[in-house]
Amino acid sequence: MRRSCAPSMLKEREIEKRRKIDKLFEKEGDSDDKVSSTTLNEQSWGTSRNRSTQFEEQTAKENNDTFNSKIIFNAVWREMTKKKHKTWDGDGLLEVQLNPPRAVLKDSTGRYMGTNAKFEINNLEEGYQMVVGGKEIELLEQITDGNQYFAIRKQYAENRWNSEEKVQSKEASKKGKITTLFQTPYNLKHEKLEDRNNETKNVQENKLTEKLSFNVVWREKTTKKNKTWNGDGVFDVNSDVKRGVLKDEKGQELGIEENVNLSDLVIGSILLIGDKEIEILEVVTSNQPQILIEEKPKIFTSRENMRITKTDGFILPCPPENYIGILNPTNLPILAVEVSYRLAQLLRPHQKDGVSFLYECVMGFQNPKYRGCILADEMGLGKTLQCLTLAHTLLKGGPYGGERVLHRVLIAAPSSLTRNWENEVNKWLKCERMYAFVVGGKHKLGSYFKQQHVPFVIASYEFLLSNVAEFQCLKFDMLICDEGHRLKNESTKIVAALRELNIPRRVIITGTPVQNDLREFYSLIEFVNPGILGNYEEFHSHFEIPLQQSQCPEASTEVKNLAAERSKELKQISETFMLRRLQNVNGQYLPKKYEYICFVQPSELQQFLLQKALHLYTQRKETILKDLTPLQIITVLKKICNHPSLVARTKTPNLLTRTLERCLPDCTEMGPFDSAKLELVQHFLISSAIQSGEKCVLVSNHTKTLNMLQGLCDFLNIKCLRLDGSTSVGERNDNVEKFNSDSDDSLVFLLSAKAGGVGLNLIGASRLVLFDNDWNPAIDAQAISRIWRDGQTRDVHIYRLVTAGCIEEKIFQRQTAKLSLGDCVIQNAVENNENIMKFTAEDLSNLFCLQEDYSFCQTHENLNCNCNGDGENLTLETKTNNHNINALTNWKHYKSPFDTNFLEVFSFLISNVYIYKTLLYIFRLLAWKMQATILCSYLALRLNRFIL
Ligand SMILES: Nc1ncnc2c1ncn2[C@@H]1O[C@H](COP(=O)(O)OP(=O)(O)OP(=O)(O)O)[C@@H](O)[C@H]1O
Repeated sequence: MRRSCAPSMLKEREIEKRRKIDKLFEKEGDSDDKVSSTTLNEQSWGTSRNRSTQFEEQTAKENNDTFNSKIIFNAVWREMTKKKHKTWDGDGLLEVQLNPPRAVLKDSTGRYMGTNAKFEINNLEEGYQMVVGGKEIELLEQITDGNQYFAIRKQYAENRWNSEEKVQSKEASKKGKITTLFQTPYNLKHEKLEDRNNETKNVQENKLTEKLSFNVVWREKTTKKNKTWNGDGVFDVNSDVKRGVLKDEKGQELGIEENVNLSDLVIGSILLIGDKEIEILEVVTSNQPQILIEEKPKIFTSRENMRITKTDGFILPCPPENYIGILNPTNLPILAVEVSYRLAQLLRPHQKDGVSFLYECVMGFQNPKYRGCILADEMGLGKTLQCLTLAHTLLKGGPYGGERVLHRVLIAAPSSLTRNWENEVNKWLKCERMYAFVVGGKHKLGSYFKQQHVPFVIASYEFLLSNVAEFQCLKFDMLICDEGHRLKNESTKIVAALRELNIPRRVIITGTPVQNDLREFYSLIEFVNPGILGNYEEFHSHFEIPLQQSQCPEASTEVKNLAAERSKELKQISETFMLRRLQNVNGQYLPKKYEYICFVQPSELQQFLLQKALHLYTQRKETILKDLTPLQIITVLKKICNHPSLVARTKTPNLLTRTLERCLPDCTEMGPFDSAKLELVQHFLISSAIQSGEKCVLVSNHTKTLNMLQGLCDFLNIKCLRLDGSTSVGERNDNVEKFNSDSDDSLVFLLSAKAGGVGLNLIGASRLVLFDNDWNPAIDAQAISRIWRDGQTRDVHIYRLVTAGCIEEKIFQRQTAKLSLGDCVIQNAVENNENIMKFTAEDLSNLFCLQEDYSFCQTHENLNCNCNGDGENLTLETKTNNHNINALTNWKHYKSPFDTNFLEVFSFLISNVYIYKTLLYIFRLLAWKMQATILCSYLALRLNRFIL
């Protein structure tokens, strides 16, 4: 719509118009009619009327074009707010008209949201924030400027669609060429003009298909002011006959247009198709995948057979020939599926392999009956990016006739990680105009229905469980379950709820697929590929029993051979749907990581209490403590190791704790020195946080221990942040963001291993102390990985504290030395005391045996290592048969008194005096590049033993 102009502007335009007329006449050499613009009068104006009319039309057209030229930006918007932590409410488009300046904001459904006519055109660039129609907006990338816009339209109209080209196209197709399909205006946004010119040239050389599909939103034709869209759809256009068919999401025909104006087929155009209005969102058959125009579908038998395009993106494996009949029953042309160039540039080699593997699994290339897989890479290898790349590629297209494989993807994650997923989607896919909708809190699933073309829905497991019926109303094509070991128990409600959604492709992401036993592993497999291993009884008798039996030291050769055979078989099956790479793959991309295991001698008070507790336990049968369970004594011993005062701070004291409490000094007389580990941490905080200003993470499995550590920080005047089970999701994310920012002065992050171990990124710190350890090594391993991640710029130091000569050292040995009883045993013990018998009698007596001397390191003794404890001359006289404990021989062993050089070189900034007194041994990982933490190698071995 044209706006009225001010009189002075009109005058200027008139003069300009006349100047142009003069110029035109000059050009034509018609000197008779040459009229000076300054001497124009009615008569002369009259004499040149015809030509003037002709030129007026041209000028008017030009003006009109200029007038209509638009710059279009992708944008995000929110209601105006004074909140400190602002989030965006939605996506939109800002259409900027240049003359007169006018910016129109539309939401992602195309609904008008507001106008602003007062802005400085020069300011409009990516990242610029402004207010339009009462909404705050931020400009994202520019989609096209006026010239590009028209160039593209022209390109569409002239280069793409003329019949001459179609003839060429057919000829090209006969030759079996791979054509590079044109790119949509959106895709063009990052390209230089010259690239586009080349592209145009290519298009003229190569040719096109006759049918194009566009993703659209549609609504009934309406005159309402505030229009909304009724749904998603597809608009198929046959360019030969200019016939377009509009279909809804289910493929039902909604309308037909017999005379489609091909130059109107531009993203953002609103067209009338029958009685429906549509807006074109994107071209389905865009630059990827490339269409192979062949009379018969061509089947690629190897990657080499596929021509690499000029983008040099990375091409995913082709469908296997032997399954092609099942996978592509309608015999559609087979297309090369290419990961977008931008993502391909970002992916690391192991990630490209991962994406290819995931693709083969979810496409049924491994086995057409199954579409699920487990990505079991260790922590920090970029599982998220691999899954998002897979989803992005399949949301854009697929191998059979270019049809999209996915339309909507559900991501289930622990509540603490939903925001993280949203951030990752934005980080990697925002440039591709793909966004995520996080359900939960104020964001109900109902509001998603208005944004149905947002392809990712992210929900926490808890939310999914309580709203499963609502999720059933939506059709998802792929499910990604982050930290998928949550699904390790088949009978849980969440597994049932997710199954009810009937999502055909399922991907589990977990760094720890085998946590405790093979049954859990079976459950994960059964979830992603139901039936692939038969029912549990079959699995149990065929795999689990022989493998378990072979663990027994007295197992016969026959039993061991059978187990080896079954293990191989299980490995072969699982290789088709599970991929696991170890952390060392990341070594080349990250700074160095030093790991230390610090064995400390318990304080006198700790020694006294440990002895007392064990004595009471061993004598229990003759005393009132006869009902004392192993679990109760384990809990108490662990508390003593953390700090004796924790024994007293219990809500439900039992006879044992009451008895021990009586032996404690008054709480005002106790201090950090009563716990060897706490005293070590105190020295550590003084030297690293206070003196060097380095941020560090303190991890514990117990809330009360975290309270105690927080008390220590307060005492030392060190500002800290905290994340445990009681921290709300919003607070978690805020605390993490705060801690990682340079501007925040918190030096310590207190982290509960169980509540916050997974997925968190705490790269603000370069040191991490694991204050206590868990039976389940996976939990410790998760926590350790929080600071050695992408984005970390400094060398990382990780300290594991182990109280020597008592239960902590036993737990540690158990983690490293043999298949532990793990969480489930402890858990079962709570539910059913008889299950504690899963500990062998020897296990139990070893666990609770009294220690006479706490001044030496049992673990080092067990290694039979005769090193001098100076980190050199590591020799093992007799290597134990236990391969897990042999993992410790990759570490250097240092014995107190420590060489000052060692302490300086390895940044162990603790005063020597203290170290001589309490710190018995330090094990340091020999080669940082190996990154083979005890825990990781332990897990790998567990996996190896069973399945790898
Ligand atoms: N190719 C890459 N280039 C740059 N950064 C990357 C790359 N791949 C992953 N990252 C970043 O590395 C970090 C870790 O990735 P991610 O969280 O996906 O790892 P993960 O394997 O899921 O680990 P965890 O199991 O601990 O969550 C993220 O911040 C991610 O953005």
